[in-house]
Amino acid sequence: MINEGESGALVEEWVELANGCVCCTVKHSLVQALEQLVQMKKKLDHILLETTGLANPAPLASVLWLDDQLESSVKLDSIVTVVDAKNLRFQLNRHRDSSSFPEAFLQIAFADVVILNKVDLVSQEQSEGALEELENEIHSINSLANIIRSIRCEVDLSQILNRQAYDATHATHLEALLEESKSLSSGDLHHSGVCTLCINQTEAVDLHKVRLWIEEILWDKKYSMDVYRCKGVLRVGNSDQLHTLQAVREIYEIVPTRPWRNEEKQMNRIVFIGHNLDENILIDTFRGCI
Ligand SMILES: Nc1nc2c(ncn2[C@@H]2O[C@H](COP(=O)(O)OP(=O)(O)OP(=O)(O)O)[C@@H](O)[C@H]2O)c(=O)[nH]1
Repeated sequence: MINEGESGALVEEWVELANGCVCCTVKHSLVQALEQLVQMKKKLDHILLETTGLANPAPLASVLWLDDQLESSVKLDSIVTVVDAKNLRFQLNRHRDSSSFPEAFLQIAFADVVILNKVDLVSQEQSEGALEELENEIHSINSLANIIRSIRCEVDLSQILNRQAYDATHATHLEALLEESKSLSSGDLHHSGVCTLCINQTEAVDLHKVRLWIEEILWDKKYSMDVYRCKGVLRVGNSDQLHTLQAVREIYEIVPTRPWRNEEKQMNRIVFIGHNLDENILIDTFRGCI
């Protein structure tokens, strides 16, 4: 958030909140506009913001993912990306070998839900296998995204509304990380460098050290990794609470969510989606948090 200072200079107002989140003390004008909209029309259930097809979702996500302490009447529920099943491969291949990172990769990387649209055009020409390959392609960039196939974007609204993808207290989507059977890493590194990585660690960690570790990665860019999204569960020493970790670009939060259940195997499991991610560095440096 940019404000005019005493001399007319532009001053950024950021504060670090107790939960580790770097947050703006003043709400972005977009948030204020949305809040006014909610006030004017009291019966709004959801607001769908459609960006241009060429938008990078990162700045919007950062602006709309608000700290609870700002007590806003709006909150970011999820990011939905529509991809054209007929053109996806062509678009991704076009940019794969270039040093530029097209919005197509970013929009998939930031998505909580990917609607794979125009599947009728693919299956008319090719086999079912082609759609599965496209889904694998999407998951190689973002293993956490839920993919829905569609024709003319006709989808069950419950699959895109009320996902609560940014709500730490609604930890179901984060708890799914604990399902060991679920493969979350893309394995082979994408040529574009945009991919998903998952690190696991069974020993309990020191919360203070985890904060320093994540801040070095997200804020100081110490290891030159570009993290777009990060989601995880943490096993924190001297605590019976499962902690959740979420990050969007530089903003992150770690919160105690609920007590560990008896049948659960307590562990740390963190998924990173980004560019230039180095699995060995992440694993090695995370060990320093024990
Ligand atoms: N066969 C088929 N055609 C579709 C489908 N979805 C959209 N179309 C058609 O594709 C054409 C282009 O629509 P879109 O690709 O949705 O374009 P758009 O998203 O509205 O365009 P922008 O918002 O400007 O990016 C239109 O004629 C649609 O009727 C689909 O699932 N199957």
